[in-house]
Amino acid sequence: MNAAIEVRTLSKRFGAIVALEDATLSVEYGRVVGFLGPNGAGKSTLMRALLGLVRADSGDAHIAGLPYTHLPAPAKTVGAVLDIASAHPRVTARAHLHMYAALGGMDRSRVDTALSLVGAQPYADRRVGTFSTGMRQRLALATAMLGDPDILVLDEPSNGLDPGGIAWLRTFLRAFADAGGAVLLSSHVLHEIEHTIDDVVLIDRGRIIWTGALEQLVAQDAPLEEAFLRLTQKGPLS
Ligand SMILES: Nc1ncnc2c1ncn2[C@@H]1O[C@H](COP(=O)(O)OP(=O)(O)OP(=O)(O)O)[C@@H](O)[C@H]1O
Repeated sequence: MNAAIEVRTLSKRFGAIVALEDATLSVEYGRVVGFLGPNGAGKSTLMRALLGLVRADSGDAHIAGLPYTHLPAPAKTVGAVLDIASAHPRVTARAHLHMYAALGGMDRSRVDTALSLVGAQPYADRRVGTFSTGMRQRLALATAMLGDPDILVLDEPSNGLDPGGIAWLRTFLRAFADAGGAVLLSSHVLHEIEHTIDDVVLIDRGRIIWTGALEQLVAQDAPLEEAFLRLTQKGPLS
């Protein structure tokens, strides 16, 4: 079977800025992969390229074996959280989800399922403009889950979550992966995701500098933060 996510030698420049240089990574089903790197390392650019929102200069980015734009049912294959500010402030969470379900050709019953999956029922009928950052994160995740996808691509999903929210996200992602799902999640806040991820892909200045199981990295360099700082300050490894 194909990997859930397969990125090969992906490169992208914005003018003189090299955002990605020959980036290669894969995410297998059943794994939660932490995509880690300092600010500006290229994490969002890679995720956006994976989801067909940025056109790479060269290389391939496949989800379930195909480029995103070729997927026959993208919302049923991959759920993404890239930007939590995308919901209109005057609509309720439920109305927002109904709109997305209609756009994606999904059954309306998925709205209640998605709300309960992320624990957002208590504020489902409030306007999104009144939401805290953590509530917005949960709504964004509910939107990603509407199509019941097997793959999640999450850019900084723990941003704005309180400790209870982070613990909840960890349990949610673990259950998702244990049921056979694949997760690529980015972060630069290491202690928030250290107990969530199985594998690590470390990116710095557009280049992937380390990939492997989390325990390999922390066994060599406990704790994760020390390994991250040492590897990213050293620059690309040969
Ligand atoms: N649309 C754009 N136009 C010009 N430069 C861009 C654009 N998008 C990203 N960049 C640049 O590409 C590089 C990688 O940015 P990217 O947002 O992918 O990093 P990141 O790892 O997600 O950072 P952060 O952790 O701060 O979110 C940065 O130097 C950024 O300024």
